[in-house]
Amino acid sequence: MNTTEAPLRVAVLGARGKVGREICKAVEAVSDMTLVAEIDAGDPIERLVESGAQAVVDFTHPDVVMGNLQFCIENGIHAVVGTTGFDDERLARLGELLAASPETGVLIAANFSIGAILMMRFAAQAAPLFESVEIVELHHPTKADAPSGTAGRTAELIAAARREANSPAMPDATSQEIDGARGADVDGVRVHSVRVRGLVAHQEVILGGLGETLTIRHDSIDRAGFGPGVLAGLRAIEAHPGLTIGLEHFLDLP
Ligand SMILES: NC(=O)C1=CN([C@@H]2O[C@H](COP(=O)(O)OP(=O)(O)OC[C@H]3O[C@@H](n4cnc5c(N)ncnc54)[C@H](OP(=O)(O)O)[C@@H]3O)[C@@H](O)[C@H]2O)C=CC1
Ligand SMILES: O=C(O)C1=N[C@H](C(=O)O)C[C@H](O)C1
Repeated sequence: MNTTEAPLRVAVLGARGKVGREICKAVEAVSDMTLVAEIDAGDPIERLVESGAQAVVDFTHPDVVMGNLQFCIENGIHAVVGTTGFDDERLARLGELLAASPETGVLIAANFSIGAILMMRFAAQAAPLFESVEIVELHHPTKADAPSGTAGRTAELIAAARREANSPAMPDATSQEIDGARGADVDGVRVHSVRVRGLVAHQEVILGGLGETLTIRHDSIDRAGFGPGVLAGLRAIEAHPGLTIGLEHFLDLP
């Protein structure tokens, strides 16, 4: 933690949203940061510049996040981004924008919870050791995207680990299927999305081999759980210009 320099000036985009509210509280609770702007839908984004924000946290919506980031990068404001919906095309566009503002840092993390980061890591470690791997993600029904960003990232990590290990194709004799019954195919990994009132954010990675299964499960039971990871991202972002994908790159994990 920085104890000698002035507090980092932080703005939150999506400040009145379910996660944004928690992030505002987390920033206000620490002494090495000052919350200088709380911006939500309908508020002018120019307030970021007027408030002197050095770093922005974005928990908004996949439809608006690219415009927000373009504004931040063009104004040299670092960004720590939890909003989902990033595909290769969007990441390439961010790379182009950052090339014109080389001192600016952008962190995109599908999940800021430490347990979810470990769940992804353990799943990737285990995936080459089992014949079958499928993902079930379960969320509240107000979620915009399916599958979740976390499930998409987990599938990519599993697929990469299995390619690296030359794992054979997973067994699946399905020859007759109602559309969607086997979930979405993300990089060769089946992902099933559940949307049920009362849930927050949950994911199971189910691995299976001869005579056994292993289930790795993570549960977010309160959105306050995303706060510590976002603070860690904010503390690291100034020292990491360019694009970083995944909070794990800023953490000291074993
Ligand atoms: N990476 C992570 O760890 C996590 C990521 N997420 C992701 O974060 C995003 C937000 O999730 P959640 O908080 O649940 O969603 P909410 O809908 O509760 O919050 C989003 C907020 O952003 C506002 N908003 C919309 N457009 C803009 C804009 N242009 N500028 C500023 N604010 C805007 C919305 O206003 P209005 O409702 O009026 O449109 C709303 O208040 C999603 O993509 C979700 O998947 C969620 C949890 C953890
Ligand atoms: O929308 C949510 O709620 C969440 N979104 C992120 C995702 O899509 O993975 C992170 C977490 O699952 C909560």
